[in-house]
Amino acid sequence: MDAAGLDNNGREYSTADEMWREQTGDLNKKTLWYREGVSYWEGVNATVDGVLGGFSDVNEPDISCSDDFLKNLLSERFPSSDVINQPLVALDCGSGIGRVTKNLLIRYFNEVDLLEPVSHFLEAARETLTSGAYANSDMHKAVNFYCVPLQDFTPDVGRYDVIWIQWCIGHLTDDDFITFFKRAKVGLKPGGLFVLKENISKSGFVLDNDDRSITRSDSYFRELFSRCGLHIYKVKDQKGFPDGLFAVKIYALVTEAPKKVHRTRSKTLSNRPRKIM
Ligand SMILES: C[S@@+](CC[C@H](N)C(=O)[O-])C[C@H]1O[C@@H](n2cnc3c(N)ncnc32)[C@H](O)[C@@H]1O
Repeated sequence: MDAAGLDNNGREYSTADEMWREQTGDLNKKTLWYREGVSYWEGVNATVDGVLGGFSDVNEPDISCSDDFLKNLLSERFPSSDVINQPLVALDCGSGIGRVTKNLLIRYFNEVDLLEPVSHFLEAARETLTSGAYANSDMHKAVNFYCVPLQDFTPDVGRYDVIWIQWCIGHLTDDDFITFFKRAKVGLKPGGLFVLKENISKSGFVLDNDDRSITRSDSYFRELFSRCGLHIYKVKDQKGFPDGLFAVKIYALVTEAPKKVHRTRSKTLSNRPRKIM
């Protein structure tokens, strides 16, 4: 990837490839990159404020924007789903304490699996989602809790309608990003899709040396999607966040290329005089 970028100390990199070579260029460095990423989160409290980096105020606008996006997506892609004949199943990747599952996914999906490499986050999620009201619902439940990082995960074949990935893909190198999505495609049901919700840098990338992650630009993401063989079905900008934070986008990604619309000009129109452009 030839986009230029910066780290959080203002150091410049002329290309992302140069940065990746420096940070993860051999097996030891790559192991350290992932180990330090997880260690960073192991030192964070298992609270909404913790997983949102001290910005718990964004929880409400985040969920509300995702809710609108998901509602439209489900009605377009799975209009005839019902719990008996076509139950909906989601995977929440880098789920943290299960904030997105609890506030959003569990209301729409009959089963939700969670994947999170930091065990005290995953245990907090398990505690919340298997007790109280959640424990009594057969229609909407959290089922599997996987304590694994994305780069090591392969889903069961054809299990998911939606694989939701929010605020964690920045921990993956470009190569692991691509191999993750290629592997994870087998986990989608026919018509299933990925939803990726992420911070977006204005250009290139911003490397965070503290939590070992990068924030990519929209064009960086689009280049990676194309390398993964994924197509953007829908995209939406997050609104209502405080100033000073990165912009955030939600992408719905599908494996099939969008159908080409062949427009045939209607006779009435084609017979009218037209302006020559
Ligand atoms: C900013 S928190 C977001 C948590 C959750 N998605 C949310 O929106 O509430 C980032 C999460 O990514 C997880 N994470 C870090 N490295 C990861 C990796 N390699 N694979 C999957 N998740 C990872 C962290 O443990 C943490 O739970």
